Amino acid sequence: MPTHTTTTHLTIAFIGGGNMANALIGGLIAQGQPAAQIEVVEPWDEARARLLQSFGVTAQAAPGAALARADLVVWAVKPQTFRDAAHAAAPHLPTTALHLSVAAGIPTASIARWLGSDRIVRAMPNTPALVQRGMTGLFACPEVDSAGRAQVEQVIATTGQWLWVEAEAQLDAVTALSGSGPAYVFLFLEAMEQAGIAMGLPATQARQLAVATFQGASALAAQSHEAPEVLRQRVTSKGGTTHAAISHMQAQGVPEHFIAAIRAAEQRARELAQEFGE
Ligand SMILES: NC(=O)C1=CN([C@@H]2O[C@H](COP(=O)(O)OP(=O)(O)OC[C@H]3O[C@@H](n4cnc5c(N)ncnc54)[C@H](O)[C@@H]3O)[C@@H](O)[C@H]2O)C=CC1
Ligand SMILES: O=C(O)[C@@H]1CCC=N1
Repeated sequence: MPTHTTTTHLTIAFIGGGNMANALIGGLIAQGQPAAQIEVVEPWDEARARLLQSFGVTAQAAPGAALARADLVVWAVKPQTFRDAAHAAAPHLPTTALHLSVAAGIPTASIARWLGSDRIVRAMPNTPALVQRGMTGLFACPEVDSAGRAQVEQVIATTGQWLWVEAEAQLDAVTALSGSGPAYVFLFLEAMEQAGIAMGLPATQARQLAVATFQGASALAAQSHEAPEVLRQRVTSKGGTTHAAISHMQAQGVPEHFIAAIRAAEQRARELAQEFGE
């Protein structure tokens, strides 16, 4: 098996060339990965055209001989298409390849069965990876050595932060928190923008105020040694405006509903494994 010290020496094959693949490929190209050392299998014409236009990467409509040179294979298909995509691509892939799956829910045991390899890392990224501000949870099978983990880290590092979880089941929690999480933030942004408009602000200003508030509060939480609860209390003057809003949310059970919603995402991740992992 060849040894590699930098990402630029790897040939990386993507099975699926949609949103997540674009985020990773964009990060890799920006870090100097040659487009010629990226292989993509993507059946959708428009998606292949986007890859060529955005990154100069030529994608194939179906798996073929070009996959034989892959050192690392990134599985970026929907959970429901993973098994078919795996069966179609597996005969073309070298047995030495390291596999990195970003598919929500699909367990390593299923992937290993479909591919005949245990060299598998599962990743749960999120869409801020598109702007190099992603957060990714990673889990490695015991068969992946430290060099394999380092290869994965080099790829994921192009999209932002990452952490390793010890148990595969914890990836369902990562999926529910940070994988789906950007959608929760966007929902709050939508509501804040609507409220701003209802209070008489122009839409552009309402959006700017909402987005900048999330950016600022997140930066403050990231840099502070205080818990979010303490930071919240500092904003909340007794008898003031924040107290009026937070009391309303608490009386309506917003925190409990929010936690229950995140648990629903975790549950759905488990169901995906049962529905599409067989
Ligand atoms: N979008 C998100 O926020 C996140 C998505 N994920 C996971 O990433 C995976 C991909 O999601 P997206 O990129 O959002 O989906 P997407 O729909 O944008 O991309 C999937 C691509 O796979 C292609 N495809 C379908 N069948 C194929 C086959 N047999 N072989 C090769 N390619 C095939 C489709 O044409 C499509 O372009 C999913 O498993 C999802 O669970 C993980 C974290 C976050
Ligand atoms: O909604 C989904 O299933 C995927 C996984 C995390 C974000 N999007």
